Amino acid sequence: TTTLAFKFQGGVIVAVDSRASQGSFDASETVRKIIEINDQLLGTMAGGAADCQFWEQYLAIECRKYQLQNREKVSVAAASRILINILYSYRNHGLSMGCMLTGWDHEGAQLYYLDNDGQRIKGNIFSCGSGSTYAYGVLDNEYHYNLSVKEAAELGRKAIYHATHRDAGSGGVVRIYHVHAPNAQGKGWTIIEDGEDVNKLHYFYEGAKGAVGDGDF
Ligand SMILES: CC1=C(C(=O)N[C@H](C)C(=O)N[C@@H](Cc2c[nH]c3ccccc23)C(=O)N[C@@H](CC2CCCCC2)C(=O)[C@H](C)CO)Cc2ccccc21
Repeated sequence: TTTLAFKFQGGVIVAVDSRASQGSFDASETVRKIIEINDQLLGTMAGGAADCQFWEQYLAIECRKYQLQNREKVSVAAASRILINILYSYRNHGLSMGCMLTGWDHEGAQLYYLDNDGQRIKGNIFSCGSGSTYAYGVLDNEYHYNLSVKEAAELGRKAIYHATHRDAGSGGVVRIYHVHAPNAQGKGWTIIEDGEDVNKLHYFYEGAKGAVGDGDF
């Protein structure tokens, strides 16, 4: 798995791959690793599939209950506290989860990284999963805060592509979401790309290298 998210002048870009594996068996090339918690909140998934899916869907229910009880939208900080308290209570029990929670609340665009050790870090750039080292290589080289939405989405796509090219645990398609100020319908995120095949992307990026001959296959 390769998941990433970064803040920039236009909000937050979230980009992921879609491979699931069971040991050396490729279980799926089409899983969804971004969960739409509500109209303002997104979560990413890396690690144990069942752990991520169960606890992030559970978080969505807790956020809904929070909003009904408090008559106000849940902040990203509060939502990430609900989840980190669960992960911390199950520490040493074998959960395997690395996720990012991001959204737009009263403080603007927010981005947190959380994992099964009980880490909860606020930050501007995160990547998580077996391909994250490759994604960081691209992100750290080309990121700057003033990217346009188009440039930021392209950076997310490029980082996921290169990670899927080198990491055996990542592949399938690239999915890209853009977190922004809520629109007239109250939506705080937009799907920019919902399934671009990394095998097709390979020839796009390979061509850009301009090399002749047999290249990197
Ligand atoms: C394909 C699949 C599932 C699956 O493959 N389960 C296996 C056992 C699983 O959890 N795979 C993990 C890797 C893994 C296997 N055993 C583990 C024990 C501990 C920790 C990790 C693992 C995986 O693909 N993880 C993905 C992210 C997942 C993919 C499925 C959606 C939710 C996020 C990755 O992190 C990369 C592939 C790197 O492992 C579970 C599931 C539920 C609903 C729909 C599809 C699936």
